[in-house]
Amino acid sequence: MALAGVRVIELAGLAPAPFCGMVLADFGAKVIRVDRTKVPVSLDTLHRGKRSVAVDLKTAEGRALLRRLCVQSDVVLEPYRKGVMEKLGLGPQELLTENPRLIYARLTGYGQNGSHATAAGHDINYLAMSGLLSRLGRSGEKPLAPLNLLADFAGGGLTCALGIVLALLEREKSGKGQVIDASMVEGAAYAGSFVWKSGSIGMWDRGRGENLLDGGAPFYDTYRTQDGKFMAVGALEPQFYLQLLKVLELDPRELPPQMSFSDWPELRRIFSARFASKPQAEWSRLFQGTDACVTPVLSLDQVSSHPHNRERGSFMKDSGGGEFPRPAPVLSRTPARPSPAAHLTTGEHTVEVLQEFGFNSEEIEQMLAAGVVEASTERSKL
Ligand SMILES: C[C@H](CCC[C@H](C)C(=O)SCCNC(=O)CCNC(=O)[C@H](O)C(C)(C)COP(=O)(O)OP(=O)(O)OC[C@H]1O[C@@H](n2cnc3c(N)ncnc32)[C@H](O)[C@@H]1OP(=O)(O)O)[C@H]1CC[C@H]2[C@@H]3[C@H](O)C[C@@H]4C[C@H](O)CC[C@]4(C)[C@H]3C[C@H](O)[C@]12C
Repeated sequence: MALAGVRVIELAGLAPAPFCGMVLADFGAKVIRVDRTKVPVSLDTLHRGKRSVAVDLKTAEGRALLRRLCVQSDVVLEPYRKGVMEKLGLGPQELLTENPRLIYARLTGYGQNGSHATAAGHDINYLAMSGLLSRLGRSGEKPLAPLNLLADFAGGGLTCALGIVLALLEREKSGKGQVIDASMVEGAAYAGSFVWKSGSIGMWDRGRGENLLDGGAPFYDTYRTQDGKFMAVGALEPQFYLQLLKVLELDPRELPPQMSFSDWPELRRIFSARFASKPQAEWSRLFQGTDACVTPVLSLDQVSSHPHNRERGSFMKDSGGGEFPRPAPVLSRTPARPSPAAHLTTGEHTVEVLQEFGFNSEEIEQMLAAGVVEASTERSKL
């Protein structure tokens, strides 16, 4: 796999950093998640392909242990607010001195400087600070965050993974590591560059929810079907729009022009009435094979059985039968091979990993006895 041989030390975080670590693991990196001790159950649902060691970083021995892991690794990924690692004596200054090849990824909400740098926050806060949240939501309603996808994952974990891969590639030439300052505010805004760049062609001149791509246009929206499900319509171009009208059995000569903003509410009423006349499966059959840009809004338990997704194998199952999206993109020669493991217990690999990183049995025993590290019983045998 593309990242085979890359060693990553992931300090346990909430969602963005775990997702970043999972992406790296899916594509072959060896990711070790450093969990807190005395926390028997981790809420990290994005643990696929990782191993867990439980270390108390509030002890000098625990911090020394982490330094020893980082000296022998390529990447350290930390999910804490600004200054936490420096307080532990584990900041870039220390770790890059001990390992100049280390890629030190810092995934935060606001970045390593600025008035908010030390403030707590979550996806919705970062999305709000990026400006994008102001453009999300129906006309006349308050801004609505699209789950915690845009800041936590698109602008956070995935953007940080890109930064790590870029730094790994650059290190091939320079032989040097560097610090990655991954701010979710900036990552989300960057992912939304189109909003800034397309403003110049009037894409966002109208209020929230009243533009072409934000729910304003009746030919770019969702519609309830007779059985209470929904269809997604994306018939933007005139030639696709005509195919939409054809399947809906509407005569364009009897309708207002597609781009007549003032007639969009009327067009929406007409489309709504049509879509409400048949069940989703019937509309899916009617639109299949056309270029009307109309698709069923699939639920999470429908996606893997949809013929297209099934043919591609877009969704997989882990050893516990849990379904998950296949890692993307698919590399032709070195595709991701996600681990099938369904569970990861805190400290499950503590002994195994410490042995791998050169700790002898006496050192491990002493740290276990002192509570510097913890090993879950399932897997830890000296
Ligand atoms: C699943 C939910 C999360 C969904 C995603 C959510 C929407 C997000 O947006 S996550 C993104 C959060 N932001 C960031 O990641 C940006 C960077 N990080 C931060 O800004 C901060 O870390 C923080 C704000 C996220 C948290 O701040 P906090 O003060 O807690 O921590 P830090 O300042 O970073 O300092 C860390 C301290 O920890 C010490 N540390 C670290 N490692 C170790 C170690 N190995 N040993 C010892 N000590 C260690 C470190 O030294 C620092 O110490 P100091 O402070 O002394 O310096 C979930 C979101 C909320 C969850 C629910 C909630 O928690 C309540 C319940 C709790 C219960 O236990 C389980 C059920 C809950 C309902 C729980 C359920 C889910 O988990 C959530 C809903």
